[in-house]
Parts: sequence; structure tokens; C-alpha cells
Amino acid sequence: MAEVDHLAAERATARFDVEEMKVAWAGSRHAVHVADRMARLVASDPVFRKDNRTMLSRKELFKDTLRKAAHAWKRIVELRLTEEEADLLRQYVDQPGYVDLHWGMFVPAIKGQGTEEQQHKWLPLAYKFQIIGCYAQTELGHGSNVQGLETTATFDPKTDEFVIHSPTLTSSKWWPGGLGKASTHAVVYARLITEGKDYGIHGFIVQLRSLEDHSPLPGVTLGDIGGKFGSGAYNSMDNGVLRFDHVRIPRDQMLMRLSQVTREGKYVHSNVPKQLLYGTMVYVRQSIVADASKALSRAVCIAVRYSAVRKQFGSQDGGPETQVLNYKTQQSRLFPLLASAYAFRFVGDWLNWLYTDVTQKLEAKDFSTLQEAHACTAGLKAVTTSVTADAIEECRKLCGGHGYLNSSGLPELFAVYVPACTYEGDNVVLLLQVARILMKTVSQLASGKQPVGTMAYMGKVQYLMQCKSAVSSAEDWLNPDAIQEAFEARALRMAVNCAQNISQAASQEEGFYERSPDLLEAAVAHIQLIIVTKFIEKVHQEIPGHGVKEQLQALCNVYALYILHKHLGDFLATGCITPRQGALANEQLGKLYAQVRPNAVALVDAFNYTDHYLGSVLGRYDGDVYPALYEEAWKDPLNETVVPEGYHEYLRPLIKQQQLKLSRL
Ligand SMILES: CCCCC/C=C\C/C=C\C/C=C\C/C=C\C/C=C/C(=O)SCCNC(=O)CCNC(=O)[C@H](O)C(C)(C)COP(=O)(O)OP(=O)(O)OC[C@H]1O[C@@H](n2cnc3c(N)ncnc32)[C@H](O)[C@@H]1OP(=O)(O)O
Ligand SMILES: Cc1cc2nc3c(=O)[nH]c(=O)nc-3n(C[C@H](O)[C@H](O)[C@H](O)COP(=O)(O)OP(=O)(O)OC[C@H]3O[C@@H](n4cnc5c(N)ncnc54)[C@H](O)[C@@H]3O)c2cc1C
Repeated sequence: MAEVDHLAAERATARFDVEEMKVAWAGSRHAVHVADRMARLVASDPVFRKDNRTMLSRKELFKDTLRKAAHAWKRIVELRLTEEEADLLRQYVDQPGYVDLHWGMFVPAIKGQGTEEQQHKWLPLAYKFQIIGCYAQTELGHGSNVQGLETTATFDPKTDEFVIHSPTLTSSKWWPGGLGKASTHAVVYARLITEGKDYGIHGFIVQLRSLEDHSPLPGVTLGDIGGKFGSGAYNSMDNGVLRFDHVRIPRDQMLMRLSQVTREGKYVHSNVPKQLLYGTMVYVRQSIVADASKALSRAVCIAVRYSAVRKQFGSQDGGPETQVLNYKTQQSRLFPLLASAYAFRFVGDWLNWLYTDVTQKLEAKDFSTLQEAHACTAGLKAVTTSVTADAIEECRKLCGGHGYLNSSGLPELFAVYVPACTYEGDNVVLLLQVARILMKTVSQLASGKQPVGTMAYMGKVQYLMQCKSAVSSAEDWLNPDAIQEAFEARALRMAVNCAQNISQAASQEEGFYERSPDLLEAAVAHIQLIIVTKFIEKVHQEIPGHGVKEQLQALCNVYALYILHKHLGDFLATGCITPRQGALANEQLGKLYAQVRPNAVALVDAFNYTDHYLGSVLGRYDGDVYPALYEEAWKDPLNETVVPEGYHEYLRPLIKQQQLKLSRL
């Protein structure tokens, strides 16, 4: 009971309106309402139970995923849910499965790369689940290097067909989610060959399995690639392997929005940038940023609530011990993660806006913002997923020993989340893309070309290369202009330093290769600037609700000053701030943590997660952690019998043998 009281007391100390913070977090009152309804719908349905997931075998887990997906679809149809509601319902079911790829990549690939005619033919089938699709790009030999894929699609003018073929072992498709067991179709990326010429990678819709009995079609070899990291977790997904042996598809199953092959076999490229082929990846990368804030906020919610419940040391004269949340070290590890969850949420919203804006411009044949969309989605995907993966592990440690139990929810969350650093583009590979664009922008500064969008600050090169921070007290670091200037100067100076070093190499390519570790850091600095800028812009907006703006202001400052403290070396080495100013930032950070402390539990309540979605005995809303932990232990299959299976085979003979030996002595 005492623990329950603890969280009630924590909630009472909040200095802001939690209901209004829920609106700020979700984006609108409508969003809070819909999310609430969908979360409760899932939580109250026994089919969506997930507390036994880590104890299921791979086969049981996969079947459970099929069952949940089918039940979710049934509920979506029965309740006539809107697209927004259906997306949220699937999110709260919280079990990776083939439907993620069907809706998240197969459908978007057809929408983005198919002609109107192709969309008209294929999308209704996909929308009604008459076909199930996946996104088959990566191969055994190549993932990052898309141009290196080996699968071929050779046009045969005699039959008006493409022949899809896997010429080598390394050309086997390898990894696509939903491919292993569930999908009937795939968008397959292959080298288009016509009239004897290789035109590079293009997308094709290929049927893989019979719609009657689900068996692979002739010439198609298919399977699952095997168990993955952690128990439960991403093992619910059937990541697959696929080989083609001269499989024929009609010509009109090449996705022809960007380029076409005529009946005669002539290749025609529309007047659009060829990078539009990568459009589905750009779309998913922006969703992954929004998803990072969800995963991070879940972990932080668990760690904050548990840290308020957990007590260690400090008891005097039999009085209460100290809540671990009161330890300054706990706060300095946890509150930056809380601030990062909010930061990623807001930058994710902005990125979604950017993506929508770019998509509208592309439809009007305006390709000017394509590079900005690529740099922002790639860079933000890389930084937010890397931070989130590390943060989930940090939250596990923040929960001490109990964090290591599956029932804490953290091991599974980590195992599900960590591949986000790799899929949809390895984070290092993506940051190097950002670095390339930074170098290009720096090189254009001399010619007077004004950078735009998130690179616009580089236009202030004369000022930013020599400015000195005016901060002279800890409070000065609360001024957003001081923060913004320090972050801009750091990012620009790091980029310019890299460019200067590269220019001394024998060639641009060699210089880029040699300096790539520094380039990664420059790219991270640029992306952190974007996150800080978007958080500052958010806080400048009108935000209703008692104390909400003040809390967000504090979190924004925590985020920025934490990054400054963590990367102090960059700020000092580039001469943007002095060691004294660095120390003042750290002093202010400590004061901000004290400001966050009484609001911490309410700030995670504002995420509005149900206990079902959190899936953690440590993160329970009521804080009644110990009885739940105790009860959960007894549910383990090992506890089904008092004497374990194997006792008579292995334990008893061993003990008896030793006893016999002893008795002979
Ligand atoms: C369970 C949790 C799920 C959470 C997710 C939440 C929501 C998501 C919703 C649904 C998805 C569901 C589940 C997600 C889970 C897993 C799915 C995973 C799927 C996959 O992994 S699919 C495979 C992804 N593969 C990659 O990302 C490959 C990475 N490689 C590349 O992108 C490219 O090869 C490369 C690294 C960019 C290099 O390309 P290349 O053609 O060689 O180009 P360069 O020479 O480097 O550049 C040329 C030129 O082009 C520009 N460029 C490059 N890329 C783009 C782009 N995307 N857009 C625009 N422009 C681009 C580049 O800047 C250069 O420009 P220049 O001006 O310099 O010429
Ligand atoms: C869970 C999961 C789900 C997936 N789902 C899908 C899917 O649905 N469909 C699909 O098509 N694919 C999918 N993938 C594949 C995924 O997109 C690739 O694994 C990813 O793009 C990374 O490519 P890779 O495996 O070739 O890594 P590699 O490129 O081989 O990376 C290996 C190492 O090399 C480094 N490296 C590579 N290139 C460079 C470079 N130029 N400079 C410096 N370092 C470099 C990387 O940083 C990394 O450290 C999935 C992968 C996972 C793990």
C-alpha cells in the first residue's frame, strides 16, 4: 500500500495541468481522445494479452501474432474504424508482425512508385487484405549499398514479361519482414535489364504464394531466416529469405511511375530524380523518428515511476529510506532521457510536417526540397534511434536488478527496439549521407549560394565562425538565443573543419574516406542542432494549460544543456564556449533537474500509456510494484511444478552419487 501512496504523493507535487500536457504531447485534444479509446479497446480484449509473450516458443509466438493480427482486423472492420484509429489500434497491440510491413512499406511503395492504373489495380486488394505484401529489397550480400543488389528482372519482349532471377547465393533476398511465412506478394527490388542493358534498381510487384493454399509459386523458394536477439521481441516477425528461379511476371507489374519499359522493350525514364525510387525508405524513416519518442517515453515512464517507488539507504532512526529518484545521480541519468522523449516527439511532428510538405511539392514536380527531406529523415532517424536504444538499456540499469526481469518490460522493449539502429538504413551509413550534404553545402558557401531549410544557419558563416558566447552566469544559459548560437557555431565549425581537412587530401573522395569518423560527429552536431531548434520553436508557440509551457521550457533547457555537457569537448575544441561557460551550463543543468524532480511522475503520466501498453510491473500506474513482481514470478513455467522436470534424471543421481562418495570416506 505504501508504494501506491507514493505515486499519489508524487502526482500531488506536480506544478502543471497533466491533462493539458497530454494534449501537448499527443498534438491535439482529438488525438488524446482517439489514442485513449484505442488503447483501452486493446487493453480490455483478452486476445491482445501479452504478458506471457516471452515464454512462448517461436512457433507459438508466430501463431499468436497471426491470431492478434486477424483479430485486430476483425475489430477494425466490425467497429468501422478510421485509418487513424486503425493505425493506433495496431500500435497498441504492440507486437511486430507482417501487418507492419504490409501497411508500412508494401502499400506506401505502390502508392509512391506505382502509376495511377497500378494503384487502382493493387491498392484495393491490399486494403481489403485479399493480398498480403512485404518490401523485398535487402539481399544476403547487400543491404546498405542498394545499387549493389544482384537480383535481375530481364525483359522478354517475346512474351511481354519480366524474368525475375536470383543469379547467386548472395542475391537471395534476406531480411524482409513478413516475407518468411505470411506474405502472398512482395515489392521486389531488382536490376532492370532490357535490350541487353542494365538500367539499375527498380521495383516490381511479384506474387510469391498461391492465394488458394499459400504454397510458394513455381520457381519461388521461401522461408524464415531464423531466431533473432532476445526472447519474444522481434521473433514475432517472420523475416524471410527468397530466391527466384526465372520467375515470369507481366510487364505491367514493374512499378512504372518513375520509369517505364515499353511493349517493344525500350526503357523510358520520366523527367524526375532517380532518388525517388528511395521514397518508401524516406517515408518510413520519418515514421521511425515518431516511433523513437514512443519507445523512449515507454522506457522512461517505467524508470521514473519505479524510481519514485524504490527506496534505498538514508533511513534515520527507523524513518523512511530515500526514494532512488531523489539521488542526484539518478536524476542526472534519467531526466535528460525524459527531456529527450519530449524533444523527439516534437521534432518527429515537425519531420512529419516536412515530409508532407515535400510530398506535395513533388506532386507539383517541384524537387527542390528532396535533398532537405533526405538529410533530415536520414539524420534524425540515425540520431533518435541510437539515443533511444542506449536509453532503454540505461533505463534498465536505472531500475536495478528488477529491470533485468522480463516482467519489467525493458529487456523485450530493448530487444524489439535495437534493430531500429540498423533497419531502414544503418545509422552510420545514414549519418555519412548527412555529412556528404553538409560538405556540399559548405563548398557552395564560397560561391555565395545561400543555404536553405535546416542548413540556412550556415549562411551566417562569417559571424558563426568567429562569435564568442556572451554567457556569464548559469542563468544566462536559460536564454534560447545563447543556446541556439552555441549549437549553430559548434555545428558549422565542425563541418568547416572537416571540409578544410578534406580539401588537403589527394581527392575529395579520399579525404571523405579518411575523415569519415570526424564527419560522423559533424553530422550528429548538425542533427542535434535541428532537434534543439525545433524544441525551442515549439516552446515559443502558444501552449495552453496551467504550467505546461513552463515545464516544456525546462525540459527544452535540460535537453540542450545536457547535450552541451555531454559533447563539451566539441564546444570547447571549436572555441564556441570557454571552459568556464561549460561549467556554468552544468551548474544550470543541476538547477533544472531540481525543477523537474517534483513534476517527474506527472510528466510521464502525460504520455497517457495504459498498463497494458507499458507491459511492465515496475511501471504500473498505481506504483504497487512489489506484489505484482511477486505474483508475476509464480507464473513462470518453471514454477508449474515444485520439483523441476529433470530432477530424477540429473539432480537426484548427482546428489546421491556425491552422498555415496562421502559415506565411503
Ligand atoms: C517494430 C517497430 C517498428 C517501428 C517503425 C515505426 C513505423 C514505421 C512504419 C512501418 C514500418 C514497419 C516496420 C519497420 C521495421 C522494419 C522494416 C525495415 C525495412 C527495411 O530495412 S527496408 C531496407 C532499407 N534499406 C536501406 O535503408 C538501405 C540504405 N541505403 C540507402 O539508402 C542508399 O543505398 C544510400 C546509402 C543512400 C546510397 O545510395 P546511392 O544510390 O549509392 O547514393 P549516393 O551515391 O550515396 O547518393 C546519390 C545521390 O542521391 C541522394 N540520395 C540518396 N538517398 C536519397 C533519398 N532517400 N532521397 C533523396 N536523395 C537521396 C544523395 O544525397 C546523392 O545526392 P547528390 O546530390 O550528392 O547526387
Ligand atoms: C529487424 C530487421 C528488419 C528488416 N526488415 C527489412 C525489410 O522489411 N525489408 C528489407 O528489404 N530489408 C530489411 N532489413 C534489412 C536492413 O535494411 C539492412 O540490414 C540495413 O539496411 C543494413 O544493411 P546491411 O545489413 O547490409 O549492413 P552493412 O552495410 O553490411 O553494415 C555492416 C557494417 O558496415 C558498416 N558500413 C557499411 N557501409 C559503410 C560505409 N559506406 N561506410 C562506413 N561504414 C559502412 C555499417 O555501419 C555496419 O557497421 C531488416 C533488417 C533488420 C535487422
